[in-house]
Amino acid sequence: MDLKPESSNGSTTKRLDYLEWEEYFMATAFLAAKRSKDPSTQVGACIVNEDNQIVGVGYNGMPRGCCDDVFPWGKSSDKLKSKYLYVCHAEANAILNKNSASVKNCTMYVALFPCNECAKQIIQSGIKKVVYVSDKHAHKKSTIASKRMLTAAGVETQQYCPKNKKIEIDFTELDWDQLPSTPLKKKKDNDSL
Ligand SMILES: O=c1ccn([C@H]2C[C@H](O)[C@@H](COP(=O)(O)O)O2)c(=O)[nH]1
Ligand SMILES: [Zn+2]
Repeated sequence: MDLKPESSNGSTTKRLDYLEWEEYFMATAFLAAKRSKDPSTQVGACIVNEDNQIVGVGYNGMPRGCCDDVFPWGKSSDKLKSKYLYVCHAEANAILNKNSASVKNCTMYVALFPCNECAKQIIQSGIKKVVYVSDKHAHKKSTIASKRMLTAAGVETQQYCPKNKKIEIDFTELDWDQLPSTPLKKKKDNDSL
């Protein structure tokens, strides 16, 4: 007996161009980074448990109550006028935003190799693996210290090379006719005139 229903495009076999877990989690981290207001470096982090469930997502941003139009985003020789003393790092936000009791034995997917401060929080929270893309601050003492601590604490680190150069979310696939009116829809309607 054939239990497989026909899909909307007529195919009875499963899609093969689905996102693999690692791509999905790293893409989630990169999507979170799109929320960052930092003009030079946008970082996103996504924490995943042993059942492949996302339990925390974060990006670099100002702390709650610290208006991101008021606090500085630049770099200045005056430390108080520079972003560094204020901004919450993506990894710390992902840990603080967790929706589970614990992140013990979880894996963190993150756009940039974590700094020493984030490494301490990763270790103390019980995260067991860090998967990262960019190591652009490898030469910095904060990254060297971070690597020392993560290694000493037995947290595995793995650099990730994305499988796809681009992951696109294509809203043109939507049935726009049955969606409520928005400026974008009006523009689309006009485009097709
Ligand atoms: O572990 C880290 C390290 C840095 N960040 C954030 C903090 C800042 O907003 C930027 C770094 O800015 P640069 O202009 O590249 O110095 O990245 C983070 O979220 N996590
Ligand atoms: Zn950090």
